[in-house]
Amino acid sequence: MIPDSPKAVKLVPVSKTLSGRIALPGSKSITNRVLLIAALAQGSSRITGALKSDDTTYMARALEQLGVTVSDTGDTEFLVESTGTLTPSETPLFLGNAGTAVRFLTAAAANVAGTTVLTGDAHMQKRPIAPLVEALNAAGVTAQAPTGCPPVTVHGNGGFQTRAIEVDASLSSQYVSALMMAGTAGDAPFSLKVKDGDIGARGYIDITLTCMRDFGAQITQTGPLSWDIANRPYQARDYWVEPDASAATYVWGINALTGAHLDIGIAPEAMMQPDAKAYDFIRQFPNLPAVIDGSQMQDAIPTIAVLAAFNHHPVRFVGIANLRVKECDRINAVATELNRIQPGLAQEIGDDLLITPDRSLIGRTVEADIETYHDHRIAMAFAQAALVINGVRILDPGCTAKTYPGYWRDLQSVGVEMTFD
Ligand SMILES: O=C(O)C1=C[C@@H](OP(=O)(O)O)[C@@H](O)[C@H](O)C1
Ligand SMILES: C=C(OP(=O)(O)O)C(=O)O
Repeated sequence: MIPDSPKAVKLVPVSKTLSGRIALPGSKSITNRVLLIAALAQGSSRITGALKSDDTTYMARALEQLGVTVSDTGDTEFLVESTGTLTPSETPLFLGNAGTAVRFLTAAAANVAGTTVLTGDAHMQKRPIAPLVEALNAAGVTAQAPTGCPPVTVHGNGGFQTRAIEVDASLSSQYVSALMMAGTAGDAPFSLKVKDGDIGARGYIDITLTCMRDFGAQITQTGPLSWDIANRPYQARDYWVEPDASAATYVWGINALTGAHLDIGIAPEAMMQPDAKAYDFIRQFPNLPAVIDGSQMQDAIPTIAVLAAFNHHPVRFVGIANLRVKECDRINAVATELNRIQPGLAQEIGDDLLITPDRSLIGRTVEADIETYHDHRIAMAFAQAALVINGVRILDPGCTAKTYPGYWRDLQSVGVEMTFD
């Protein structure tokens, strides 16, 4: 049994080869895109394989506030019924720390005939949104975020008034995805360009394009990072969401580190999410390359960085500056918590992270309480270390609820023993 709000979890290091099947939750990125696109389509869309977690619940409840019916029709299923038009909400949309929900709905609020206020928890109120607000202003939509972070107020007027804009996506690709998905509304095609060709995780844009096209959108690529989006309504349809690739990285990491044979039932090549690329690195463990560019698989970096602490050679992670503006400053969090296990394991060099491994930690006892900073990925990544070092406790393990509420239960189901405090 897992208590309701455990303070900590301690895993028993593995002494036998773990094996079995882990049915991963659905992709957060795809679930939240498809929830929104289905809400912008007239008719019913049944979403199967969906993620049910804090982030998708915030998205679903917010869409209901905007006049859409989103029913929980199963453990991995939503039924979305919509007129295709979002209506104003009298109360603010509270979106926790769900970056996708906040960014996607901020742009979609431009299509609402009225004012929408979007906010989130204390962490979200420190995550930048100014570039998206500036892009909306450039599109003729009155919107403000006085601190540069949520809360945001958007005065929607049926869509973007100016039909060709640029957006600065250097801090988050989600701004681009958000503008694209909302851009199908209005009475003329919408042209979007990324300023200075600078973007972190380009792969997330590809997921957005795929989901939009799957719901009938017409998009023409006009340059390396520019698109023309036709003004035509989305078509409601049923949709299957593939398993979450970022969640898969923890299982791949546990397999690589402990020699386990955990099967997730899907090959990395079959996934469209950028983090599936992490498999190519994880499978090289304990000979991870000396330099890993994390720019195209950002959410997988905590996983690989913790794994790197047990590699044969040092690993320097580059291209990861954006990790400082995720749920927490992940560069600092990973470094601080690895150094808590053993000083010197990690070093921040500018926005790079250098891991200097010590394989002799495997099988040793080190009493360390890992702070997780309300960040699901820090908790899930450090579970790898807790499976090979005795005495590592992970604080606030319930924070995995953001994207993987069943994480600890799934590990128990394949034989991992653990105690909760
Ligand atoms: O579009 C998406 O679904 C996401 C994009 C990435 O964020 P940024 O675009 O902010 O880097 C990623 O870290 C996040 O978990 C999901
Ligand atoms: C960065 C993440 O989430 P988001 O930006 O969607 O809150 C994540 O899930 O690792």
